[in-house]
Amino acid sequence: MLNISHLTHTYGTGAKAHLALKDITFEVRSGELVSIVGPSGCGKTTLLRTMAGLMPPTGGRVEFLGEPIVGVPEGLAMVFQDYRGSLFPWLSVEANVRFPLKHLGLSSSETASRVLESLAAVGLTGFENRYPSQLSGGMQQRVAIARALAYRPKILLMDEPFASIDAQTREDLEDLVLQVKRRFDMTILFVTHDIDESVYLADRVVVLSKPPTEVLTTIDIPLPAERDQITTKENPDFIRVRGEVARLIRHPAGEEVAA
Ligand SMILES: Nc1ncnc2c1ncn2[C@@H]1O[C@H](COP(=O)(O)OP(=O)(O)OP(=O)(O)O)[C@@H](O)[C@H]1O
Repeated sequence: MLNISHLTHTYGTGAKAHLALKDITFEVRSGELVSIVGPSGCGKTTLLRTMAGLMPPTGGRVEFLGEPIVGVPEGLAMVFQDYRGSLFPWLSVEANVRFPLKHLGLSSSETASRVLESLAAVGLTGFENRYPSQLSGGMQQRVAIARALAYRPKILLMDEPFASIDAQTREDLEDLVLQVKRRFDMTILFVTHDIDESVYLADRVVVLSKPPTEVLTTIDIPLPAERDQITTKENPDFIRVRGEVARLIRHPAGEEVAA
């Protein structure tokens, strides 16, 4: 569904040039949840912006459904870390979720049923007439997820969506992502700097290096599709893989480990 091949990105030119992405190659297959994890400042946001068509890369190829990405492609939705900045504060929850459907040419009954179904999927039935400021941060991020679901994207890109949300709510939202993935048969690319989150959610984890950024490795996650915050995290495979990812990020091959 998404093919990233030898992607590079340099900000600026000449003496001020900064090579943010050196060589990124990976793919996301239909129905998969792929997470991307890497150290702070390794270029995760740069990578997502190029994949979402918000910024052309300076080298390499990004293809969505076999076509090079030029501009924001149809069939792709994004959920950002900053839910406050991504919802319209003057619109109700229902109107926020309905907003991106306007240009799809749906009938009003189809629009209404998509909005209600998406809000139900994120557990916000009954909150249709509230405004974002009347909701907690976790609930606002649920609205942002519902808005993306209502659009029925072929792929959902999530950019550290739970980074500013408290730990307990974050776990609930991680489980919500797994639920909606199953229910809507979604393909998801999930960017995070949280190693546990990357392993818990994913079918595959792409581990990025420090800048200038390359793919260190891609790991197939050997866990059952059904996950649970307690038992999955006690699973020896989870513990082993999270250790492997942590070692790669903190002490890549060739770097000295302090005694
Ligand atoms: N517009 C820009 N101009 C110049 N350099 C930039 C620009 N945007 C990002 N960078 C640099 O590119 C590198 C990657 O930034 P990016 O925000 O993509 O990383 P990140 O992994 O998302 O960071 P974080 O973990 O802090 O969210 C950083 O060194 C950053 O300073």
